[in-house]
Amino acid sequence: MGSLSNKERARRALDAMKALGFSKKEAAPVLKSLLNIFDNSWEPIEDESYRALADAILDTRDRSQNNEEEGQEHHRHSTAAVPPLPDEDYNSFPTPLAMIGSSCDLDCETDETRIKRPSVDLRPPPYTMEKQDDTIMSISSLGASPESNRLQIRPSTRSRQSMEDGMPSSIPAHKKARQMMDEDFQHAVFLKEPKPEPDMEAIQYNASLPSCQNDQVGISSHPLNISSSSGAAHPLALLPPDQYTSKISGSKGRTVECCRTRASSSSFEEPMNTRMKQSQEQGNDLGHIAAMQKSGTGSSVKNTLEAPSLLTVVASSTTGEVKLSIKCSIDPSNFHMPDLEAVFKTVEDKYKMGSYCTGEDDIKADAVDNGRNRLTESMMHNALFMESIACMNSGSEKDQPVEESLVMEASESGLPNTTVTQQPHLALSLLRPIHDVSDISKGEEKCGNRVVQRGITCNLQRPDFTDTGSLNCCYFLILLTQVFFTQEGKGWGLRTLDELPKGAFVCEYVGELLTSTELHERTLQNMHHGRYMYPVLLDANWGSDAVLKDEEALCLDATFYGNVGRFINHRCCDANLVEIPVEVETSDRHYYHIAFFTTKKVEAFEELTWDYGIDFDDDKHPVKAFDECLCGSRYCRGRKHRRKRGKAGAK
Ligand SMILES: C[S@@+](CC[C@H](N)C(=O)[O-])C[C@H]1O[C@@H](n2cnc3c(N)ncnc32)[C@H](O)[C@@H]1O
Repeated sequence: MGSLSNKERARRALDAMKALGFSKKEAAPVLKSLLNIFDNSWEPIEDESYRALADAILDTRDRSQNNEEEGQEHHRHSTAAVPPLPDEDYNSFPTPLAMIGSSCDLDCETDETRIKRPSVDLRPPPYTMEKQDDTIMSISSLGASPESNRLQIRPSTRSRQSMEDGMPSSIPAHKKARQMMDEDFQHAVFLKEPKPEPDMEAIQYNASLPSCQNDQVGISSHPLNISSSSGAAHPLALLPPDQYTSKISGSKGRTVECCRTRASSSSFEEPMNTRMKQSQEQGNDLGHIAAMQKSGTGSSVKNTLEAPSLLTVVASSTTGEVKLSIKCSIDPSNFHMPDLEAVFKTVEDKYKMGSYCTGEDDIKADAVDNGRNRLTESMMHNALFMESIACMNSGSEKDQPVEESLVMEASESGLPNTTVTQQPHLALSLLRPIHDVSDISKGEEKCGNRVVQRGITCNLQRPDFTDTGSLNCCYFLILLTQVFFTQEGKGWGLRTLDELPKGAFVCEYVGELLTSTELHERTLQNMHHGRYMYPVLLDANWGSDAVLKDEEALCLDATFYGNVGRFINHRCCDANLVEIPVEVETSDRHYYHIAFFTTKKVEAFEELTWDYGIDFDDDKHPVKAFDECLCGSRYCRGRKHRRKRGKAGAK
């Protein structure tokens, strides 16, 4: 952004404000005022997607409204120091600039413009799966920190540009800027996310104390056990593929597909470090795995190898990631990957994490109690996301391209078997039977009779080859999230236990893949049973030139099958998560996964939120996921009094 002209920067700032519902007429004088305050420095204004500017506009608006209410004379668009700019007068921004050819086509809107979900700026741009090096394909990113070891998504050039524009990195002047703004706008209150401490109402994923579980989780009192006012389904989000679709495919025909979430249950009552340290002291963690392999359990590879020496290094980071580095000093040409099930079993046995969850029980619900009890049980099991990384080389040279791949096989029962296949590339994928034409997931996932979209939790990392040609395969245990009961009346919510960097992959929205027709039928049934629904429309009926038929348009419904994604509450405009559509199994643009990434650094215990995209003012579709928004955002579109005021003002 540094190289852009002031005019261009002004245009972008006003565009961003427009997307938030602020007219140019309203935003321009405030922008100019801020520039004065910041000595013509743009960074504090551009920081956090123009947060300071949006705050200042709201402050100005509030002051105007207060003045109005007090019957005082006021000038609607004025800030104390700066008169409104004439339309299109970008040249009045400081420092003369070279004119850029493009014209600004901002509409002049009225003051009554309500804050609406940004139609463009806060939506994710298309992402492209890029090959980062010879051995690793990375799944995308909102600028994931390199050290995070989480999915790395690299936006395309255009996307990157737009992300950078929207989310510039913070600068030292920031604090000063805020202070100055505080002085200038006397009652400016800059939003700070609530940072609740862990509480007893939280569903402890690491609920290792069985006796506490039932007491702790008052599932039966879940507000959503009671039918919502309408009882009807309202989609949480609509994701048009044209705006969002990202392509995850590598060069040279490589494929990167999803690796199922491994959810482990219960106990982590001891601090991870202690436990891991103990395990180190106890010695070889993989003896069990090796034994399993010798007996042929799990792996479909013949010529199963005896591992002559294994070294396991366990380390945990302050962010809760635990890395098990398994060094196998063996002849690499003979080595095959350990069976993942066996690894999980070993970790489970070692660390007493209880039984596995299969893909089917990410979260299951039954029809009797709206799934709450089983949900609780299942959530306990979802405490720990185990993300697997498996890489293998067949040669002895460092950084030699990976020539074998780990393939996880999803059987009909949902239980994975791990196989090692001979493929000239790295791939993490799910093997599937050839699908039939009526299978809307194109043969991707099956769970009983239903199609369930499973989570991406591939966590790819450069394989660590040692000089001796031995192999490191790494399994990451990542403690991420906690379901807790919100104080604001939103029901259950999801929060992170650890600080998360900007751009971190959090989880996917997992649910059953339904057509719009099926969703409609289900909605009617659920209305009858007073059951709350959790549908997300992928591309239902819009977003493409050709209007999809209801029997083609797809939705994800997490009512009966889902993961923690279903507990993520809505926040207007400045949510800390963004949903990124990700093509995983297929390039079919109607069928993609939705992955959540952080849009900014998220503090430990901060609630994770995303903007469902609800238009609270859309009276044509009166059925909404909820009527009054309790998100607490300054930019809230759904607070009742704000909407009433907006409507009154418009009359
Ligand atoms: C996907 S669910 C989120 C989890 C939900 N809180 C629960 O307890 O299961 C969506 C529902 O959460 C509640 N909710 C989410 N965000 C909200 C908000 N900002 N204000 C009020 N209610 C909200 C509404 O009841 C909504 O229908």
